[in-house]
Amino acid sequence: MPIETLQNAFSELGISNDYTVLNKFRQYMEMILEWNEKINLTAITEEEEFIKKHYIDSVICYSFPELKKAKTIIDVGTGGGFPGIPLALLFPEKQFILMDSLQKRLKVIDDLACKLEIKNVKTLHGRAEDLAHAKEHREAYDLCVSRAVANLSTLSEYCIPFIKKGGSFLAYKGIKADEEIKEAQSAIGLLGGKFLREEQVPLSEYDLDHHIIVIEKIGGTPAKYPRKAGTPSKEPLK
Ligand SMILES: C[S@@+](CC[C@H](N)C(=O)[O-])C[C@H]1O[C@@H](n2cnc3c(N)ncnc32)[C@H](O)[C@@H]1O
Repeated sequence: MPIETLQNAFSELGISNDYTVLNKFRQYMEMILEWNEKINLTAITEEEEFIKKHYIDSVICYSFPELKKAKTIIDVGTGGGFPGIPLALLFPEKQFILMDSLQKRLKVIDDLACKLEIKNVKTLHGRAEDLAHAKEHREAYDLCVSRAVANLSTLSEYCIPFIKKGGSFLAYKGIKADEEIKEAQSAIGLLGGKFLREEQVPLSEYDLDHHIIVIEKIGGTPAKYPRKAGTPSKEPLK
């Protein structure tokens, strides 16, 4: 029973196994997989794998102090809602903005959030490079999370401008995290950030080799960043 895999991981991560919450995780997965037949939301179509790679991976930062203290969180490049939706289900008192440049994916999230009454989630359509210059979003969030969107230098240019001074950025990365940190070190500094630590949360059985890079926002982001749409990915800051 795949949902038991989630229950076991929750116990290991110190997350209480609330039946209503687990039920929403189950329903969201079923509905995403149903939508996935019409709109490309995920390459993962098998429930056990979905639970490991989308759910457990998304909530691996559950006990991080940066997440615990944040009230407003933006998920940049959320796609089918990861890591934003699983985190929003576990922290109903926090506000989540799920942002993506592909509107049809956000429409699915809106539909499912409405059906499942996930009230602490709003979607935001646009490119990070544009939205980060809008007054209501610039340096407006306590925390930014992002998974599988771009290399760390490009991703820092997308994400760090959204974060308030004193806030944090959690970049979900794979086994090449160390290499990415080296390459992005000066970009992070230029954008007002500071590398704090890299965490690998060991979970038995789940063969997830995922690393979370924690960056603190220590100064303001210069007005010229992010550069115009497309430039951060074509010419990552060095
Ligand atoms: C590979 S998907 C990852 C989705 C989700 N974060 C996950 O881990 O399953 C990358 C997502 O980032 C979005 N994206 C890429 N570049 C973006 C940008 N510059 N601004 C906003 N969204 C972007 C894409 O539209 C896509 O939905």
